[in-house]
Amino acid sequence: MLLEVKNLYFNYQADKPLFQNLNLNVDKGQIIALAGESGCGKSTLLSLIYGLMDWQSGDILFEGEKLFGPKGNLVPGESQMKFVAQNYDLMPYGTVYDNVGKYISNINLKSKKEKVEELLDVVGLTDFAKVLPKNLSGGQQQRVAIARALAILPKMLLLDEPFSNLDFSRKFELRDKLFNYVKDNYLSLVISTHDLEEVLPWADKIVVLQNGRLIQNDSPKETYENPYNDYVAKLLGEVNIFSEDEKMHFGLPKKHYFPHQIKIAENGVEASVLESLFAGSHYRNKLLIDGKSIIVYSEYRVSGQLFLEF
Ligand SMILES: Nc1ncnc2c1ncn2[C@@H]1O[C@H](COP(=O)(O)OP(=O)(O)OP(=O)(O)O)[C@@H](O)[C@H]1O
Repeated sequence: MLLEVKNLYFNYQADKPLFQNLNLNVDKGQIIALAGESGCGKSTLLSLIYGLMDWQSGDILFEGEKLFGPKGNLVPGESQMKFVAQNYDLMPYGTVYDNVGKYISNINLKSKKEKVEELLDVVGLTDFAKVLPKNLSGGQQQRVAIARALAILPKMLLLDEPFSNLDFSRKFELRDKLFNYVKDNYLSLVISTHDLEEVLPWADKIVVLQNGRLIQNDSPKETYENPYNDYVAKLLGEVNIFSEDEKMHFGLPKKHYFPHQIKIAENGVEASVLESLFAGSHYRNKLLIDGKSIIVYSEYRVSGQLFLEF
């Protein structure tokens, strides 16, 4: 086990506990997606693991050794970990090249140059090597901070919403390169996100926080097939939620159905089409079944009355 968080208690204010008895394990080489809506405690947990704040009680162990947070470290942060927080903390007077190479030794300048160039390629900033951070967009600064964190391979990488400032095409490219780099180098990664679709294909485990409570810790497939509650289901994308009464009324075995999980069929539950909109890879249909509005995806535009199979 690389990291163990055991019985962790933490609060910012005495009367408002955030983490109460939180437990989490991360294996070597594992990618953990830390998910939850804004304010659930993702950034706080990453800061505690990295050692930027003291916690009230419980233990955080790294390779079996207890960590002590700021009260045990002269230099902030754990040396074997790298944390890319949401403030990127770049050197303002250094170029992108200088920032990425900050922690790489100058003894062998040729290998330093090769390393920085490799990392700039990973984050898609090869053409920006000579630019100062102030002349970069938020998303570009975020990518410089990620490249810098990878410069000296940490054992564990902590990324706080690393794709939050990236546009769609950049996000896809960076995701691919970043996760492959992490896997190839057998790093452990804890990556926070409020959008699980972003990381689902690469994550080994999905850890969901709700108001500081860890409510689900399963593989992506298990989480998708059996979300613990409505909150988890909604983190996974657009979803139809049925109450217990509705489940019984329609004879459904489960509560949560993602739009592609409901099929248009020869017979089944009768539905009328309210709208059918082109959505790129599919049509997004709003349908009415016995007074309940649901979303179903289909390959073709639909209209009128049809049947659904759940
Ligand atoms: N310095 C602070 N002092 C007091 N309360 C704080 C502080 N920082 C965060 N909080 C509170 O702690 C809770 C968790 O915040 P945190 O930033 O960890 O959430 P998050 O899940 O990372 O949210 P986001 O996705 O918006 O960054 C929130 O209720 C927040 O208001």
